[in-house]
Amino acid sequence: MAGLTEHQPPLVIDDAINNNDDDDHDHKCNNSENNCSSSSSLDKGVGGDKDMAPVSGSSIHRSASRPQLDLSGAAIQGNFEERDPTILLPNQSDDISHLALDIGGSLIKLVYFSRHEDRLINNRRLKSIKERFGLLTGNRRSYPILGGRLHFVKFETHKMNECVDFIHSKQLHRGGMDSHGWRSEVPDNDNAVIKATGGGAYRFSDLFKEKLGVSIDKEDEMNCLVAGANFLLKAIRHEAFTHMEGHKEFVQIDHNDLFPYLLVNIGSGVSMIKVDGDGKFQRVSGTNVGGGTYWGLGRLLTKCKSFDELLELSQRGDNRTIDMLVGDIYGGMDYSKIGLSASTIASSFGKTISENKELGDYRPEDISLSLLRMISYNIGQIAYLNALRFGLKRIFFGGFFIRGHAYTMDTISFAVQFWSKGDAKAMFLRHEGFLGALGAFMSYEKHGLDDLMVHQLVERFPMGAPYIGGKIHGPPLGDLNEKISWMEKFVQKGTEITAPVPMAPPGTTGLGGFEVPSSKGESLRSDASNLNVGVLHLVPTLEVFPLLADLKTYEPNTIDLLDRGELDYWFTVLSAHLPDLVDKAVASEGGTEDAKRRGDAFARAFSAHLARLMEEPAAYGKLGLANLLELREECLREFYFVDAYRSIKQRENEASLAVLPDLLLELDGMNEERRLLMLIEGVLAANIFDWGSRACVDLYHKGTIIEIYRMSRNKMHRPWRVDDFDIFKERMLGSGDTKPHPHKRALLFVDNSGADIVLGMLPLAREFLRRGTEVVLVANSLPALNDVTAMELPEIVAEAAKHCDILRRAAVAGGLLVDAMISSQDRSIDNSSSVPLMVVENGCGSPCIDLRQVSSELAAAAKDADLIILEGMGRSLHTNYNAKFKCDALKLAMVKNQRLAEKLIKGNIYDCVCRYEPAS
Ligand SMILES: CC(C)(COP(=O)(O)O)[C@@H](O)C(=O)NCCC(=O)O
Ligand SMILES: [Mn+2]
Repeated sequence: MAGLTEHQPPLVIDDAINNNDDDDHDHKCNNSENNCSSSSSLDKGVGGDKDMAPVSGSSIHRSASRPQLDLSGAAIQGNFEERDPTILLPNQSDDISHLALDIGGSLIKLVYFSRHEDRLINNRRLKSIKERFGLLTGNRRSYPILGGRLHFVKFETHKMNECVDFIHSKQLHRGGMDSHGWRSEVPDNDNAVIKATGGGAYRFSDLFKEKLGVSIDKEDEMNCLVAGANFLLKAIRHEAFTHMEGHKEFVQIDHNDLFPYLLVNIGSGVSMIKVDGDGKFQRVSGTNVGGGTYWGLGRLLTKCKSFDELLELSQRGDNRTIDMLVGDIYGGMDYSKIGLSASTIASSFGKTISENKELGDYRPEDISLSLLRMISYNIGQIAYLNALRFGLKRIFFGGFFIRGHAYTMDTISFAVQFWSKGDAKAMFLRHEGFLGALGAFMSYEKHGLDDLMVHQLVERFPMGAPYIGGKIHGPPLGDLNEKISWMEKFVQKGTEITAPVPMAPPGTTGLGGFEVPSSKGESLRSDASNLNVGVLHLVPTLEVFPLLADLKTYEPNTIDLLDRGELDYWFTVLSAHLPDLVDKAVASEGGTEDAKRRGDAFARAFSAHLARLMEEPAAYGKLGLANLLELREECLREFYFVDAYRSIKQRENEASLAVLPDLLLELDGMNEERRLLMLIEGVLAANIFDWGSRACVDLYHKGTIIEIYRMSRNKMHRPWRVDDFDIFKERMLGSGDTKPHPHKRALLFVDNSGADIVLGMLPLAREFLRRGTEVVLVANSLPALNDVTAMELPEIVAEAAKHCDILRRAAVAGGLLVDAMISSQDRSIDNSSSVPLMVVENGCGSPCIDLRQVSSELAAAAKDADLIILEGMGRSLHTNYNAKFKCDALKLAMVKNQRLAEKLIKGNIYDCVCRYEPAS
């Protein structure tokens, strides 16, 4: 780990934040992540009228409700008269953390929070949009609401020193609370306290005091488990999953219908807890036959040196040599009268009594498996009986015994299924190892997480995720250089991360209940099914898109990558695209040696993600194609590739703007009906400019942008493969003499730069404006492939407006021209509530869009919208193709992938989709 430097550079609190502030790093900075911040924001807790109060002084006590800012030495920079002046906080680190621990016998689990602002493009234009949509009423705060990240880290308990070093290197102990619940401000504050649970909280209390100068505040383990489980089940969408015959299925828990449930914590012993609400629970039962029993007996019987080794052994075991089966008693027959098949275990270890054998005559593998099944079935059975006792349908299992082990989960699931006759369900938790630590975190009097909603959390998987997995690991890598060297080291060692060779699909890892294994799961590494946990990004500005018809049934992904065939295919597509993407990314950063090194590391990191997901498709939670495409963009950003297609986008914008006047002239010469058709056709044709599609990129070698655009237009023959144009036309123009009322507000979710936006979507927007419909152009917050971003759009609109009065008037009224051309100080924009043309960011940086998590501006703009248009493959096919809306919806895309065309629309590559669905 790179160490901390003493001096923190000043932080600028301003709204002129670039649109890639996610990591808050300047890639030129090669120190630790704590000292290369580029921006920060004021905290909610010091907002309002007090914003500017403490501009001097060094020790200010503040509420502990949120991570706080060090305002010492704060000074206004620049013009005092300005409405939102820049404030410098010279002593503030942006990475203020809270830490909680669960110190168990074998593992130490850490949960810590680091403050990061969200990725809003918080510039003046967007603020004015917020004002218009009533988002800032009565609140003159000029900074984003608090955002942050929740990190999950594990260490082996016997490597406590590594853990302490980690805490020290990240200064996590400085972000804790003192005994009064205040955040400690002085580095070596004697009153500093860290919340911890688990036996080690007692054992290591002195060590923490001695090495870090902090006291351990011990929290009750059971309280912590329940608090952790409740938080996870409420705040994370696909936290719980079932596991049957090696197959994981994520379960969406209805947050309003979570309680009561049974929490079964399998540690050395087993506790069964009936949970009725937050802080409301009762230990209703337990058993002394638990993880300790398995490990203890296993160690005696097999001479294994560790729990993991014992589990690993079971993987290769065959319990028939040890267990007495029904068939052994009934001469190979079923005992069908009472529903027991010949392969059912009649008596665990029963066979060992009847044979003249010694311990050494049995294979340790068989012993381990037999023991594992005996204990797992027993726990599953007792859990079921307790669920039955209290009428509980859901049983969540957690604790160190499970460790994401496929056999264990399968046996428990089978037992619950067997005894309940399918009535009750065993579920497991992705973060099960962190329940206690999370609960300890929640026990800070004010931890700031309690009111978070599921849509405000985004889980991201940074570079190390595929390797660290659910396994124990050391300090996460902080700075870019460290990350790159780490990647390089792996390659030097010849570690198998460059070649993402998929392992055989898991298949059956369990044994069909009490029966003999049909497959022993040798293809599955013992920890392969152990799920990874990412970093939880807390983004309080995210909202659910309010026009979704039914949030409960909404599923953004059209393609489910838990389907093996789909995963294999998209894995190949994305792998094949990598070299070209790296070339573009490196070129976008000037092709320097540094850029090449980063490009190389990015390729390795992304390949490793792909390899991990091939090995275990559920490793990062529920996996759809949109998640993979977003992961790729995030991975690029992790290696500081801010905008890989920057110059391509610019070139295509310029070429398209040059032909725009001719297109507008041509359109203006047409009657309404013909013009509308031309406009829709134009959008579909121009959607061919997609640098994410292999086929399209090959096409671009065959002509200039304009030639390809013309060729695409000429091929636009109706009927399109999905063609609802006539219904849409009727809604727009009416039939006969009846003239329908125009839409009040249309949200246009735009896609690519160049022809797509300039010759496709802008002319369509102009048509709506002409008809008196307000237009909101919804664009990406962050770059993704060649998608146009909300930051780039005003300039493009301004250029287009030079050739068009309708666009110019609307853009002036919407403040867009001001943004693009005039200093923001001088502008005078119309403050009427109706604004004809607006640009809002969508809150994401991916070619797809998950409408459960959009920017607050978009959510606000949607409130008065009665039409949405989703354009492009990513937003209207890969995601949202099946989405239903409360308002009229038009989905427009050219399908630029043969397989997708066949699967989705039974058509061919370059077929088009014009799907219109009136409000449902
Ligand atoms: C990444 C994309 C969804 C972008 O498409 P768009 O939304 O720009 O129409 C699309 O290019 C895609 O699915 N590409 C991978 C498929 C392929 O290369 O064939
Ligand atoms: Mn796109």
